Amino acid sequence: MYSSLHAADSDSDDSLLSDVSASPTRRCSPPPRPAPPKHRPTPDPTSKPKRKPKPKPKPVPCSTSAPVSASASASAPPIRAAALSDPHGLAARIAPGSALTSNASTVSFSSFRRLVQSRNLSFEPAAAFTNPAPAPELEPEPEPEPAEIPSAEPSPSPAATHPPPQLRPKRVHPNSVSEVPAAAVEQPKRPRGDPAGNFVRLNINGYGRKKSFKSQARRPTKYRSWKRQQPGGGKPRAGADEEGDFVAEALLEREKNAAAGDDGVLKIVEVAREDPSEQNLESLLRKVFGYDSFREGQLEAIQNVVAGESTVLVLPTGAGKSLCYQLPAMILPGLTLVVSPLLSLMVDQLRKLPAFLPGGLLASSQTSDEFHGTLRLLRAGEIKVLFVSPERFLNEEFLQIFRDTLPISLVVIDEAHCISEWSHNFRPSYLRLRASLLRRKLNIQCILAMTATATTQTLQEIVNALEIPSGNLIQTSQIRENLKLSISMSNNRLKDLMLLLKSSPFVNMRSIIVYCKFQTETDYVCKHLCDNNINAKSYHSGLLMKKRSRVQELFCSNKIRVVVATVAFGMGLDKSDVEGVIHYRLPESLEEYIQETGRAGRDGRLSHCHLLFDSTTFYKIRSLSHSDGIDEYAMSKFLNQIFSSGNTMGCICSFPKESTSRKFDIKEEVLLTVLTQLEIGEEQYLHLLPQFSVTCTLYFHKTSPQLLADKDILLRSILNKSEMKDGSYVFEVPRVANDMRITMNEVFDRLQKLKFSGELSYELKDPAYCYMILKRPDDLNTLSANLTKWLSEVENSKIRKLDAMFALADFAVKGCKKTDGCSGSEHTPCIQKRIIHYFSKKDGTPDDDYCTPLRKSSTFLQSDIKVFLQSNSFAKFTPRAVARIMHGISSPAFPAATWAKNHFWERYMEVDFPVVIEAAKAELVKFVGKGE
Ligand SMILES: Nc1ncnc2c1ncn2[C@@H]1O[C@H](COP(=O)(O)OP(=O)(O)OP(=O)(O)O)[C@@H](O)[C@H]1O
Repeated sequence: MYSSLHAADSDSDDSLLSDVSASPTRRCSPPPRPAPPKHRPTPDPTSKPKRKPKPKPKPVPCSTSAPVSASASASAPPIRAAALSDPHGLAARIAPGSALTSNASTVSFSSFRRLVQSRNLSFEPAAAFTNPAPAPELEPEPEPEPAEIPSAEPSPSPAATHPPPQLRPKRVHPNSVSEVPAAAVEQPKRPRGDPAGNFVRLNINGYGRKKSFKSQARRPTKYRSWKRQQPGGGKPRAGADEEGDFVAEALLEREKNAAAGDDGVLKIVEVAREDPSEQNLESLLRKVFGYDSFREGQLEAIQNVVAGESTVLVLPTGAGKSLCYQLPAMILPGLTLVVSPLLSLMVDQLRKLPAFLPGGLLASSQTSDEFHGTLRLLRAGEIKVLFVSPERFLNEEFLQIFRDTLPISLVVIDEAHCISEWSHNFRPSYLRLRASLLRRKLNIQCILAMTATATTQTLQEIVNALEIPSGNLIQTSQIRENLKLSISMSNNRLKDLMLLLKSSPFVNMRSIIVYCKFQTETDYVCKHLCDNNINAKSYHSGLLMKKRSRVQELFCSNKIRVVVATVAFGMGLDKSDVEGVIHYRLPESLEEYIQETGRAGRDGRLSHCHLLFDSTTFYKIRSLSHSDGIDEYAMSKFLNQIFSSGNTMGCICSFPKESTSRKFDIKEEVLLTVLTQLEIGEEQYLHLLPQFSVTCTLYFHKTSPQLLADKDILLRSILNKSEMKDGSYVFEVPRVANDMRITMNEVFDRLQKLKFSGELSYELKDPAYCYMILKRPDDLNTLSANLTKWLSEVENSKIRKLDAMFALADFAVKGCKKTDGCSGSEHTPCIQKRIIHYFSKKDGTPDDDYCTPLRKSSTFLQSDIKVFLQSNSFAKFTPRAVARIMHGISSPAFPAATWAKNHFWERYMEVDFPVVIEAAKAELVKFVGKGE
């Protein structure tokens, strides 16, 4: 059965089949193993100086404008994020009633609140902690590959998703040796046919709300909102009990169960707060979460956090990091703010909050009503755990909420590796999350940074950025012992995938994820599987939200056997019984490999992960790793635009994302990275503002524009600054805001009011990056050289990560001597060894035995470039642009849509990118010299 697959594997013939079947089956627990030693590497805090909070220079009023305040926009219109990530700067708009917030957080927590209040702590009855509005279809936060939004359908019985603790089969943590002596106990079969699986659907319509109100009605009046006891505290929500559409009986049942345990929980929380000893915290764990004991690292992290000590927590995928903030959030008096990189992740975390812990979420693409609804809940103390994206920290309005009235006890940075530019998932907006900023803006004392995948270098940076004492690093092995890891070389991946799925052990699995690189590939592979009678669906960010959430839902309820997905599917996916993960393409880093294989076997049972390895995919991915690089020349021109003389200090400046990206041939995300670096680098040159669409077209419907302008000073300014186009007034919002010395939000608020009164309507276009210059660089050339160097180091780090992944796979299929327990295509021991080595290495340099497979020269390269330049003499190329085309990399100025048809597209993927750049440079010099 495996012959074809193994024919391609230079090492083996029937290996996978025999190896896998030789290993313990899923019916057996993973064998006990010695507990991985917890070690606390001591990052050297001196290696990078801590950044002190920089006093922000007061913006100097400019001729046409004043420093911009950050007032709230109360009535900005709902805008679809697809068109605009946060048009009104109200990026942090939560749907208190949206699909997001509603579901997961509709919980009964009144008693818990009572306890907190009885202790004079800050908490508030959960009166109607539900979301009033039906769920809108939400777009994700800005993210590379957004994942799913859960469906807006009624939730299944919570009993189905959360069995009472005593009925729950004992779980075996992959890294635990203290639990079941695995080999001795036969594992219970994974339950089939559970309609919900472990997928708890969100509460869209506020089921359970009535129950909450009943609870509140029962509550003695002395239990006041903690918020109401504070100056400026919010009012209790009125009429929220009318907001729900239906009450799901099953969820009422869940609430009843929760309510029944109220008093017990309250007492236990109280005791744990007084004395957070192991015993007391364990009681809380048993009572609220239904687990018998803490897993490795959890107790220590929780005790640290409860004691107010900032901590870095590195635990493997599925090890239970969320518990390390959930449990403290019950004990700590103030809010727990969780920063998460993906909307799907936030949604997932939100719905997993225990019944006693009310949660909320702030995401872009939510309407003003939703946003303010959540603010109301926050101010009323009805949210204890708030999930936000890092982009929120750009929003002054958001920061203001906490500054005066809402104490934050803990900030959790989930997927903290995103802070580091040396991480595989580096996100510019995470760069801003420095301890100095959090302290200065939010008065935060305690930070919990969590990740499953961080190299020593990445950890170092997290520790530095968040100023966490090096002694407060809690780290266990990043290896999951219950995963069998196999790799085979493949010359025909589709055929080999089919063979794999039709052979043991995959043939018997009912829950498998196949990871592809590209969306089209995902659809193609999925179709092929379906054509071959395999129940599969594809999942990628190109699909509509609704479709994606449906696929996840079906998968989680075991109605789909195989999901063929891009990287968009996975992070945060906590389906416990995924039995197999197949990589149809090489992961881009070992971190990605760990994250994706980490979706399997989260119930602790033996699971299988197979990688189909082929060098063509490697070349393609390696080429794509060069998409973000910038030449110093382009950087310099871009900086000139940012600091152009027309951009007055202290005024709102902006540039449209799309056209600027095309003009400099720099990707939008990279433009943002540069801006962020200008804000948080050694010198603070600018202050980044939320993104807006800056070009506004006005259509007047009733009164004449002039008459209206006579009565309205803002309209007068708008008319002064407008151009007439096709009978409509077109103006740049920042210009008007600067002229009026108000924020852009305030401009939109006013327009919105006029729109509601029927006077006008308006259209927005040109999504733009907005900023305010605080300081002009003394030497633009040096700054440009430094930024280019930094970006190139980031690019190189990415490439090293891919090379490390390639080296691992290449070693497994070609170099492994199979002396350490590897056999056939199963390479668990050697892969684990390499992973441990990789994560403990200091500088991320490749191993000594690694040698890049890319060619360093090519006979025809120079002449081909010459022909290419001659035949495309109409276009203006840079050496990088030529090299990108030769490598098949789409860029803003030379998109694949146009250039993929070119004869030379992808032709030199196997030649090292810098070599192609150098050749292009030499040819361009000759070409220009000839005056062609
Ligand atoms: N002490 C415990 N005992 C038993 N189960 C636990 C314990 N702590 C957490 N879990 C369960 O482990 C599962 C994984 O937890 P969680 O989602 O927090 O993992 P994670 O570390 O965040 O993983 P990832 O990095 O992959 O997102 C959850 O279903 C959770 O309920």
